[in-house]
Amino acid sequence: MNTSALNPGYLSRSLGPVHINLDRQLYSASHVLNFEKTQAHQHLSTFIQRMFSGEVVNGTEHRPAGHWALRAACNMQAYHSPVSLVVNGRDELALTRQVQQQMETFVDQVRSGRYTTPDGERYDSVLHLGIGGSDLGPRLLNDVFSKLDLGAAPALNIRFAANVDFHEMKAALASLNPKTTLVVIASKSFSTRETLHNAQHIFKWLDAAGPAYRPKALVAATCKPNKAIELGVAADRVFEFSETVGGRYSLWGPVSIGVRMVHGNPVFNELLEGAALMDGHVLQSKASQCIPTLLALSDLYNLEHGAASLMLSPYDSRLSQLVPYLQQLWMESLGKGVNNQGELLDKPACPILWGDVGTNGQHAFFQMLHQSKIASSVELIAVVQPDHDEVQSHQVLLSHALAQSEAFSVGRLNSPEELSNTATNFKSCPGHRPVQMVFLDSLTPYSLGALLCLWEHRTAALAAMQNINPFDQWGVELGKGIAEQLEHSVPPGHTPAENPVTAHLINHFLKNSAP
Ligand SMILES: O=P(O)(O)OC[C@H]1O[C@H](O)[C@H](O)[C@@H](O)[C@@H]1O
Repeated sequence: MNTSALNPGYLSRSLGPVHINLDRQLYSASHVLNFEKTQAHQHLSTFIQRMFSGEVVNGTEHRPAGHWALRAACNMQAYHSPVSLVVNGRDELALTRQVQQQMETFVDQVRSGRYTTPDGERYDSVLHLGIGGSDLGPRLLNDVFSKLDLGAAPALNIRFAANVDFHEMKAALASLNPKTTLVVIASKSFSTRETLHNAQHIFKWLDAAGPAYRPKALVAATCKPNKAIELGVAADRVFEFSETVGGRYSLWGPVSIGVRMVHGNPVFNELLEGAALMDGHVLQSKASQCIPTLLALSDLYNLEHGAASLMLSPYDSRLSQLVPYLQQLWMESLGKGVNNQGELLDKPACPILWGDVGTNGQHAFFQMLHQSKIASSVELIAVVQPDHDEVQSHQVLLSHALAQSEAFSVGRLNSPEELSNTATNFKSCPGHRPVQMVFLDSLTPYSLGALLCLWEHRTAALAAMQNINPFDQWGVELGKGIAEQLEHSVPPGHTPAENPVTAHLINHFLKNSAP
């Protein structure tokens, strides 16, 4: 049992608006101190140095990981030490800074009404097309920013269409006017089937309003500028980012240009400042003081002691999209079967991340966490200062978060009389669930930036400690390849699918969808 129960706050750490408490983890305080002598620590500190020097840390794709440069471009001072990202002789940090300035200029033109529609009107909306890392980040940012008190109403509406399921597109288009909508096509590769298919649909939608609209409406965010230009996006509206930025680490840059248009450059740059604070902390801190490292150390300990699940519950409804966003970051990064040497892993490297906002989750799935045999760690996020004056509501909310933290840890021990009576065992809650709390002073673009960057470093740290690559996703490629072949098998007059079960399923679909 954690000895810090005798010394509350021993495993608390703070950085700017972020405060964590690990007193209710199941390891002893010496576990943290001894970590610096382990091989996992050696792997991690080498990884951090290599990543911020632009060395190859993504072995299977032979690349550095340069997502941090999207933050460094806004504030190099926060890093307190030299950082660099030169790839094939090109200074990607300088390129990032230059693209950021171009984006800011364009965003200001749109928001001020200087960049107009072919009819000389203001653009009033943005349609964002993109999926996975080119969707979840901007969607989360827009959702949170829209719920914050930022002092001004959003300048434009924004709608998102990720899925090739046309129901989503239909709903997005219902409130948009093709004459006054800017279309952002966000795709790192500019070859993702869903995004390109949706783009073709949108081209028809724009063209139906008249031939002048499409050329002015298109904006692209990508690592493949030539592909965007070939598709008809004007070169000065293609915002490029580095190949070294993984899709799920890309929300800091051009893929969020639509969010910049809606909420403005200053709000977005505050997010980057909060993230840069966390980057600087990771570069400068010893493991025992470093917030993302300590959280990853808990994750590793819990994983090694049988907790294959991590339930995350933010006690703030403005963070309702946090879990879907983090699921991609976490599970695409850590859901791996081999280490950096290609050797098969003998245990899972990734706890399943899931959850929902509190207190809602308490009335849905917390029961399983309290009493079932399924081992899970629990993380609760609470925001100290709300953006409303209903003090009592906030106190009730926070007391629920604190109560759950205590209940998961302490449980409910049956009295001796109850223990001797199986008829009352249903009340027993064993406790001893590893539970940790994360507090934000208040929810702002700055604190959100620090929180999301914390999660990126925590994810990469857990990967480094286990010697796996958090920047590739070869499993995803398998499904994409099969889907490409099956597109020829689904239409009538199809080439039959080779796999007998797939062929059977296609027949069912064809029989039942025939007019
Ligand atoms: O940005 P794109 O190249 O269109 O990729 C979109 C998504 O595609 C795949 O699903 C990858 O697994 C994701 O990591 C990526 O974010």
